[in-house]
Amino acid sequence: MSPPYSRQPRPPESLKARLKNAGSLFRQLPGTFRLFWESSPRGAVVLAALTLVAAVLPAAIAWVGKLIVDGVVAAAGGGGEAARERVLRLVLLEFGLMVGSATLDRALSMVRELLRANLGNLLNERILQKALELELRHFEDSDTYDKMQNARREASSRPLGLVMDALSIVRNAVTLSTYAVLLVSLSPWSVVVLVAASIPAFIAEARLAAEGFRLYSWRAPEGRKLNYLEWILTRDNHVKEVKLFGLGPLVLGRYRELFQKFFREDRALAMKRMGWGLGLGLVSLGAFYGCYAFVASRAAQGSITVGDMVLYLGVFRQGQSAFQGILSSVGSMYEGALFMSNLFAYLEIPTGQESSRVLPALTAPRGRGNAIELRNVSFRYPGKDAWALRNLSLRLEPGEKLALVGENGAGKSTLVKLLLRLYEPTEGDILYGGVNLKDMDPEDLRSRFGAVFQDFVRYQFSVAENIGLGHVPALEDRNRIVRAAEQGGASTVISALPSQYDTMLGGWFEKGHELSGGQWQKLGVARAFMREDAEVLILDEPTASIDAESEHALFERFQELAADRIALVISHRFSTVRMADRIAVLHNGTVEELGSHAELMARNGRYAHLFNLQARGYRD
Ligand SMILES: Nc1ncnc2c1ncn2[C@@H]1O[C@H](COP(=O)(O)OP(=O)(O)OP(=O)(O)O)[C@@H](O)[C@H]1O
Repeated sequence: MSPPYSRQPRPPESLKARLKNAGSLFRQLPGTFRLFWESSPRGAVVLAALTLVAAVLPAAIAWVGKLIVDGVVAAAGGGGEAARERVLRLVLLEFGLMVGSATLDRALSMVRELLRANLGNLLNERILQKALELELRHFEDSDTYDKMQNARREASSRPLGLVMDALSIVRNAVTLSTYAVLLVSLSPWSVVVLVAASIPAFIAEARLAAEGFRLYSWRAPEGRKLNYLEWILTRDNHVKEVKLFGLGPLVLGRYRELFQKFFREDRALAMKRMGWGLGLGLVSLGAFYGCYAFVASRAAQGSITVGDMVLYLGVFRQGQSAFQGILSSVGSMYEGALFMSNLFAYLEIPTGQESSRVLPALTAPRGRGNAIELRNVSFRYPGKDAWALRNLSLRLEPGEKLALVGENGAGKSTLVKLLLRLYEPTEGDILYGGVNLKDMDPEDLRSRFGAVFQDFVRYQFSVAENIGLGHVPALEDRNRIVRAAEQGGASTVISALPSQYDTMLGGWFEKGHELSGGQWQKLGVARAFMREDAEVLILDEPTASIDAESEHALFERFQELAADRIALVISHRFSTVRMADRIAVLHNGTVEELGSHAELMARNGRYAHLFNLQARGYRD
């Protein structure tokens, strides 16, 4: 599998492509709002209501401010006691409005925090739920894997950010409209000037935001590379190689180089932003002072009141900052929308290819009398040209112990994936008890298998759970767990642990006990034995780290435990392999030799050659 960051990002070429790109980003909004609503309908209503009230308050405060100034002028001009009282009442009213505004701002940020947690949690759950629906092929596909990791990384911050940006646009737009209403009554021209002076800023900001967004999206794969380099240097299981091979300076050097590249791009964009921002800021400032001169001269002529002039100044200034607020929200919405488009793409990955071809699904008889038959099976991994398996035919009789051998990459593990229906054959069929795997419910099929994989999982849980997870309904059944441990050859390891079955394993959490590779593997084997009613056992290199004595003991027991089940053992150790009833030698994805140890030795082909090679290695 190629690393996720290896794909080269492509800039959108034409203006049309760019517009399409931007359009598709803003299409994420309805879906985002739907999620937001689902995460907390009440919270959404409260947030919307608070935002709207907060949007109209500034205009109300500005208007009361104008009334105060006019009131003061009137009172000073001999308005008497009543005029003075009116001014005081107005000041009190403005004070009330300011208290309201401050309270609203606090309430808004509190609601925002609560909603962030709710929405983040809802999304994380959806992402995990989707991960459960995904099939192995998705996990082995770098594109999908990439989507999932990206979705996970920012699920708790991005979506609410997008909602808040959208709300802030609405809030500022409402504020601007209320300002416009106030200004129209004062001077319709000033509204026109306000809008006209902002248009160049709007266009420039939209362009720069789009550029920032493109930078961000092109560089996404490289950003992941940066994370990956960081990961190499900080992961516990990398430290040995990093130290031994002295990788530190190299990896850190690459990290620095990449960072410098990012920094140079960011700096160029920041300079551009500054240039445009300054230029357009001066245009706005010019427009503002032009209108200022106009309004001040009208006030001096007495055609408008001093209060009107104060209102005009306040509103114009704040109007510009509301406008700036809209612009910066538009910019950051690009990034939020990019994240959401990735998230939705991930949540919409089609699944269900695993389900049965026919309804209701067919099922094989329960019990251990079923044969497994592969008929002319060929398989190519999705998106790959090379065949991993080619025209493979094989029949495993009930109760048969078959060993699969072959060089690295011969197709052994692939064959196991097909048997478990983690993938479907590209050509040919696999039958279990006479039923085509494609017609079976995958859960029904998998419930019949017990397996230890080459890359079995070392759960950072207790010993009992590490074994019990092999059959979840019996997770609390200590007798069964102890039995499985004995069968897997793990009991001696466990009895030496400080709290035996209750010992926490692994070094990730407090008090975790670390085991050796072989000890872990014994627990992995024990886990496979938890499924007592399994009809087929698969051991994919079960003895790779187990010492020779334990391996011998395991296989002696295994013959007995597997008893009347089919057992498929993949191993590179011929001392293990020879105990099987039959041995299939895989070469280039197909069965090259098939027979018992004695038969294959007599044949003097690839098996005999490999066996002798290994045996000689032991004897010499
Ligand atoms: N997820 C995958 N995507 C694409 N190709 C794959 C994938 N997994 C395996 N392959 C390819 O399929 C072929 C068979 O691989 P497989 O893992 O079945 O070999 P194996 O016999 O189990 O090898 P080993 O002894 O090293 O475990 C190889 O050429 C390998 O490169």
